[in-house]
Amino acid sequence: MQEEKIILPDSDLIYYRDFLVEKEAQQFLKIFIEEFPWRQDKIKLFGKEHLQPRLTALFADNAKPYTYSGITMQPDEFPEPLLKIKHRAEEVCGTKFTTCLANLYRDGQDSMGWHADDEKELGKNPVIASVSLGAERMFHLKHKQEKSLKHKLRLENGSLFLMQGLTQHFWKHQIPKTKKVTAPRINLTFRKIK
Ligand SMILES: O=C(O)CCC(=O)C(=O)O
Ligand SMILES: [Fe+2]
Repeated sequence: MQEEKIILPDSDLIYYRDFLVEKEAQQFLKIFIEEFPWRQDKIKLFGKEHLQPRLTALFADNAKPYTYSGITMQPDEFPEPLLKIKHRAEEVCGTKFTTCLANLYRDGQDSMGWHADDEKELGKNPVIASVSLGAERMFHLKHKQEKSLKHKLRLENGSLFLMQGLTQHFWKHQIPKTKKVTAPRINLTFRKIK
């Protein structure tokens, strides 16, 4: 598979454009939109409660709860089609994953704010494999200390974006809102929870 290294300081990033065949990725999108147990959690921002601007679902091969942004989620078992993608991601990344956090961006008004995936449960240098299905969205990166360091990339249908090494220590990422996108996107982030 063709791999494209993204060269930024204090990071280890690889983009695999053709991780899934486009048509297959669209089929997975349709199945997952219909069949995943989607939920919309509340988050507290500056003391005020809001609904998260996206839907989420959590899957794991164990029953350990996962807490991120102050939300604790109890995982479901991996459904068969998701296991297929997990195994393929494990082959490409050369590591095993325990957990998949799925995000459904219903359209361009759904988003994810600036954060790093640096929860303790993920271990020191987490390997995060992020598979994109459906509408193409922009992914922004910014360095935590060096404010002039920024990067943007397009996450295409069927792609896998791998973040590992020091990346989560030094960089934050976000999926911004956009008026241009009216179609849904699912992002599958495979993680290893210790
Ligand atoms: O939707 C994406 O590509 C990013 C998702 C993400 O950053 C996360 O789940 O932590
Ligand atoms: Fe993230």
